[in-house]
Amino acid sequence: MDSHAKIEDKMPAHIARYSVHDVRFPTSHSLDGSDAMNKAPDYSAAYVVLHVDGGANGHGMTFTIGRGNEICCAAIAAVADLLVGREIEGLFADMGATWKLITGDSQLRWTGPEKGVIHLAAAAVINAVWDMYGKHLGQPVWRLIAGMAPDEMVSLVDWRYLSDALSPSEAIERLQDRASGKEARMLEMETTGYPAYTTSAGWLGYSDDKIRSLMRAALADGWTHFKMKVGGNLEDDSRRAAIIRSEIGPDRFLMMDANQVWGVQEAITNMDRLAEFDPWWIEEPTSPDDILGHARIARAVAPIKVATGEHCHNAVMFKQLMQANAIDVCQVDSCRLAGPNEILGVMLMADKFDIPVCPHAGGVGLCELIQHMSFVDYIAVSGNLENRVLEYVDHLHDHFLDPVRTKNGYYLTPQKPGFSVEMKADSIESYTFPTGNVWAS
Ligand SMILES: C[C@H](O)[C@@H](O)[C@@H](O)[C@H](O)C(=O)O
Ligand SMILES: [Mg+2]
Repeated sequence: MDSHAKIEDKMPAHIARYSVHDVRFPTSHSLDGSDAMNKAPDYSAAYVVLHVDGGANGHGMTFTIGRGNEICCAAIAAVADLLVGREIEGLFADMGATWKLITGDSQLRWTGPEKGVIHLAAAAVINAVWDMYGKHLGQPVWRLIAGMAPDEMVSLVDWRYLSDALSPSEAIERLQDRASGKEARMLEMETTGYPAYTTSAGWLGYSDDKIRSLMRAALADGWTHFKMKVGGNLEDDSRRAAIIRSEIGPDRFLMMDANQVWGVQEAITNMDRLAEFDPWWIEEPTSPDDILGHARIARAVAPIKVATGEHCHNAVMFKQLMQANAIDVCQVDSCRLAGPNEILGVMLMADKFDIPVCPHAGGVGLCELIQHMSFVDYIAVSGNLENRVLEYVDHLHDHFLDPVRTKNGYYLTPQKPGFSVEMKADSIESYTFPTGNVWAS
């Protein structure tokens, strides 16, 4: 051991370097994940490892659907650079300040702010810091956050643009009101789990026969809520909806997802037609940025609910969607918003506005990450399961060291330390684009 190594040994645990990986899965071959807007996605992770000297590494990612993943990787490198040399205890001591450090660099901020590729990159890095924190404490992230005192939890959120809708002191009071049943709710989650719905059977690129057989398999597995894709040809949408409704019967829940393909009036007209299949919600009926458009659609299609969020790029957008009565269902995404801190801000606002949070998941790694936040929502924030279901998609879980587990249509609590996002080393290697053996051959 040389003298340099001796000095390094005595340094407090710190982030020594990072590595970024462009990992892509060729899901377009089977049209898994296909919808009216995203016709042939290759589910991809822009994946980062924060390498810690003297502690556990942190793994994180953001999600894309293929081309452009390399742009996220470049942005992740720019953001992760801000952390090199930082002592991990310092980062953990004030995770609210750490969030601001990662999202608030005065030069990088210009490329957002808080939106687009730079915010996806911030999500990847913040998810990695939370993974590192969970592993450092030996706890799964959901338990770590749900176990926080109200003021600590509220201090995670950047309130600058949110406090006109919900002030931090009111948020603390609301969490204090919920504190009494926390233990019981934690126990309930560990025994029963969190209710879920499946999208696996309803992708747009699947044949009618494939949809029918997947629906039957999902029914046999105990699922009660099903999402299908719409937004293609209206006749095709109606035919597929009729098949699905006849398979699941009148009492189970059917959700529809148009993935932004309609204009505002078109959404209203088309949902008038699809209403005969009794959808519970219509998701992304139009542009994710059109707050007033969503409000108009929501008024016109009620009692069908309007859901959105997988492309809602920050908490400020969610605030306005809520203030404008534009959404009935809030679909936060753990790779679109910048990690648990920002999601928590949205969950706290949703609780105040009495809007159920039914997160977006699926893709690759999204279920692994977001499940933690749904457990937090029920245990500590909303204390409510009414009208709440967390998305589940049955693809690519076996690439993770701590994959999600579901039973009878419920997510079971992860028990391993961290954020469940660590991918198997050989999966990273094989699926790295374009050099991994899956892509090179
Ligand atoms: C391209 C993706 O698979 C989307 O279709 C998917 O995220 C979808 O919108 C969903 O709600 O699961
Ligand atoms: Mg969707």
